Amino acid sequence: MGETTGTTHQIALAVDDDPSMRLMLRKTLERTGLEVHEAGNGQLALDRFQELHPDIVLLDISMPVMDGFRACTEMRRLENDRQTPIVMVTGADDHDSIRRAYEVGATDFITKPINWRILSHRVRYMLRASQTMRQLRESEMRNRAILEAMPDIMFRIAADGTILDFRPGQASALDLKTSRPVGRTVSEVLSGTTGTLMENHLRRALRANGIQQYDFEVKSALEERVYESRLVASGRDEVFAIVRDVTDTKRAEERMRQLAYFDEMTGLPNRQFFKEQLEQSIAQARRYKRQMALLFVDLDRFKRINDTLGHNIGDLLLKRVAHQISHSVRESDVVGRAGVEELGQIARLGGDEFTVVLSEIKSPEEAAQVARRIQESLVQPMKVGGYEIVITPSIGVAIYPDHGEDLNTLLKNADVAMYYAKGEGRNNYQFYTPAMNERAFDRLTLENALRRALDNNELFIHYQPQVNLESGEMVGVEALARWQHPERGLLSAGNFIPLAEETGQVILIGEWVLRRACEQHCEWLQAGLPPLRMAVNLSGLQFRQEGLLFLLRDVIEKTGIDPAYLELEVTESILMQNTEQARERVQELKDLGVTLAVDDFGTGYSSLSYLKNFPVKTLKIDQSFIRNVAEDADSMAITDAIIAMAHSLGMRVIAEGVEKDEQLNYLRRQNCDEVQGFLFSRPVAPEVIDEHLRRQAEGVLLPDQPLLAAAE
Ligand SMILES: Nc1nc2c(ncn2[C@@H]2O[C@@H]3COP(=O)(O)O[C@H]4[C@@H](O)[C@H](n5cnc6c(=O)[nH]c(N)nc65)O[C@@H]4COP(=O)(O)O[C@H]3[C@H]2O)c(=O)[nH]1
Repeated sequence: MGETTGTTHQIALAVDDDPSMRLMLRKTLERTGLEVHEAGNGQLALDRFQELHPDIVLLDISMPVMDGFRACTEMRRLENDRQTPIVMVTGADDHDSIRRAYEVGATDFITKPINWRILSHRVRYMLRASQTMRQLRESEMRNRAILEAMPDIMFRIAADGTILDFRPGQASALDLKTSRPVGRTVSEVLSGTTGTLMENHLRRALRANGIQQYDFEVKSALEERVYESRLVASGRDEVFAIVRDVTDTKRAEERMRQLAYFDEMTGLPNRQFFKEQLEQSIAQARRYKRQMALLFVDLDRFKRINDTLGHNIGDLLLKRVAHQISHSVRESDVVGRAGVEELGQIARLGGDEFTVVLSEIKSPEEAAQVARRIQESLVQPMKVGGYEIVITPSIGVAIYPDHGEDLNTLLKNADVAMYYAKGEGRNNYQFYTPAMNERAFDRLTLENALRRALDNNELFIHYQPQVNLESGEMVGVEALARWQHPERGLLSAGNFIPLAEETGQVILIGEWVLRRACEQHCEWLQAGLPPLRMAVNLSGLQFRQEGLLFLLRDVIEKTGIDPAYLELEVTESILMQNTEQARERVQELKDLGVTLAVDDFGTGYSSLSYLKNFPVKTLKIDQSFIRNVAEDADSMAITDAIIAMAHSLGMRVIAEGVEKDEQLNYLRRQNCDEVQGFLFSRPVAPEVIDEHLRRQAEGVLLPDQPLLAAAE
């Protein structure tokens, strides 16, 4: 087959029974650059036709064996739609032949006598036309194939909206009113707004010389699908429309946006989205010279709930909290505006941290109202996964522009205010003040210094005697951690243990205290002194720690302490969280041979009936009751009740914080077993205990020999 472009190597087949005619044809056509082959009759012409696939055939009509008409008919049958130009050579006024030539499929005719000068031009023109026709056919085939392969719905629409052509694609989903849309108008076929939209864009596509693109939704009883429609003018007064179902793409896009901008668990905007929203709010507030507020909400003791009740419960709780906060921010009556509207934008920054942006406030009091709203909404006990949980928020508030004019400053200061709120006893809100920054800085430097304290041997222990009221003898000591801070001097546990608990450093510190206290116990024994019960505080983190039993076994083995002399103090709130696990842990500790004391009793749940499920030996009444015990009737009643009930459960009772004789006398009357407090001794260095043990052996008792002089 010849080339489809250019005339080089194109093949012409000259068919005539007259050799001179063939020669003339050959000479003429070769001059136009064609490769010319000859045949002397119709049959030979057919053979050559099949073999050469010529680009043009010049075919004489009257020939022996097979005439030109037959040959043309056969060629058309054989060529398989190639539409090779076949030019019949007829007599000049032989009208019948000309008509028949067309009937049998000839492309054109030339008349004899042949005008040789124009023959080459006509042949070249015909070749060009045939080539163009072929390219057109091919491109049409390609287009048809493309259209076939496309899942889209296609319309060809006239300027008046009449559908000229239609390919259904996924039209069923498009909810057409008829299955035969051709001949009807767009608005007859497509439902309400969809039809109107298409008509509008149809007019625009005809006016403008470009693609008109728009999206629309189709809702059916079952689902909602999104379509993208493109319209382009395909003639002076018709338009071609491609309608594509883009529901899946849109959903994927939406999901990606959701993932990038929203917190999966609560569905609230995430940190990224929050920052963008806050930037916008700040820009608006700056432009319109408005005040705005940023509330930083952190849940108190959330980590503990997560650790004790598990992450599933923690997650559920966060969802509930997100819902509650959203609800309280959505309440319209907070600022006395009519109707329910969104007063603030809420986000979850991560963990248990939420933010609320109030982008337009008249005064900071509005922010305070929202903060109180949030507090109130959370204060109700929440039923989560079978548990009843009470969670309180600590909220820091920063106001634009007073507390910061850019995102980072506002965020940092709201965060600082939140920390301050936590420090103020949690469950409250605080507005930022510049003084808070100094405190936050202090906290940070303290945290860093504490990290180095153990390595630098800056920690040590003071021991506070526990005195038996009947014998008056010191029967035990409580080990209390102390820190000799390089710049701040001596810090007692209350100044750094809460921070160590927050940062987790309490694990290492607690381990060190435990080891050192047990060693101390044994050193006193080795010095020939009588055995003293050694009470060591255990923080919640330590109590729940996997490796606690391993650590205790190791300490008991390495120091050689008799575990019966080791008493671990845990607060009642630690025991009351996740009670089943706590009970198991207490039993494990008991099995090790150590005893357990409940510290700060009276400050939390104070459920003695609950406590009886725990094999606990000692109950320590919190200082706050002892402080007022001699004067205040309530404190007296509580103290009496605790002592009586503890005794009925076979527990020993130690009163903490005894500072005055009246307190001591009262406790004595109530048969309290032991006391601990400044009246007898402050926490002191081990040498002081040492000395007292020796004097005690000589019969000198506390507080007649108060160790206060040697105290911290
Ligand atoms: N006003 C007054 N206070 C008295 C009196 N007698 C004792 N105190 C103080 O009351 C606290 C008693 O310890 P706690 O209730 O176990 O409370 C302790 C304990 O829960 C914790 N803690 C101390 N050492 C450790 C430790 O090594 N590990 C852990 N996890 N916590 C510790 O830190 C808390 C505070 O310890 P400290 O600051 O040493 O404060 C000690 C002690 O100095 C008194 O008569 N009047």
